[in-house]
Amino acid sequence: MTTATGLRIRDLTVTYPGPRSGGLGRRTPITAVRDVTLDVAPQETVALVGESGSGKSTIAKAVVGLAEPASGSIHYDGKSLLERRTGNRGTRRAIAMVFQDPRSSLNPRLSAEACIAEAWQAQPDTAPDGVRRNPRRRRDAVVDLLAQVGLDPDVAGKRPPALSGGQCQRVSIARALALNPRLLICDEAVSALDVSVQAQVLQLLVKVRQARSLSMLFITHDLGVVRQVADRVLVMRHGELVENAEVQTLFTAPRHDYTRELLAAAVDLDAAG
Ligand SMILES: Nc1ncnc2c1ncn2[C@@H]1O[C@H](COP(=O)(O)OP(=O)(O)OP(=O)(O)O)[C@@H](O)[C@H]1O
Repeated sequence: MTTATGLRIRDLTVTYPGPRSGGLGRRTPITAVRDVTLDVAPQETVALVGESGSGKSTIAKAVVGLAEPASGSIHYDGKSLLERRTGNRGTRRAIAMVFQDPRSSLNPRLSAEACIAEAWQAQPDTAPDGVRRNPRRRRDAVVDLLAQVGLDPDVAGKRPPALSGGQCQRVSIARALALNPRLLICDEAVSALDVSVQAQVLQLLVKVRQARSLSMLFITHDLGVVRQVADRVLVMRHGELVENAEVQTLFTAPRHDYTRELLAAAVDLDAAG
């Protein structure tokens, strides 16, 4: 039996090859993430914050298999996501990701319906009955997902270039939901959108999280967003986790100097806006 423990990352270190010194010289590896340990419990929303280059996206990429850890472990509900040969595909399916820029994560030549249905081709056992053979069922399943993200049925036939940024991001969210995930990783999922659209997409994410009892790892540099969505906040700096706090505590009694700097910078931005 599987125990629902959610995401558990232990001592994760990820390095990239880095640039060659002097053209053809040796590469100096970049340690993007160093000894990071974190949990996302079932139905919990955890925000991962920190300045650009602090390693937030690299953690997300390691979880979904887009970056290879140098050391450490990543488990979901007790099963390792790193041991490829031990049949972890079922576990990987529990996790879906929404990226920052929907225009580059959706194929501009495919209709929204085909973009969403791609998810079922990539992971056939997540597909509802019949959708891979029966176009009518496929359309119905897509329209149902579009409704869940607040889009009209006619969006199914449109290609991403004919949709607004907010609509594209909703299609990306529908594609993630098509996989029926337990954990949704949102990597700056609203930061490329206009401010008014950001709020709507954020509300949508909160709604689907509640409706589907999802847990979320919410990567953002925007502390205003953190306050609205997160239960707990992890602060990263130079590849390391420097603070792990309940959201209220982080805003009222930050412990690390760097967290205080981030909060002060956010207040300044608010004052400037
Ligand atoms: N594919 C890559 N090859 C080499 N270095 C990389 C690669 N991806 C990221 N890095 C480096 O790893 C470090 C962490 O990057 P990462 O994208 O994880 O940070 P981040 O906190 O998500 O930043 P941002 O908010 O700008 O996306 C940075 O120094 C970055 O330049």
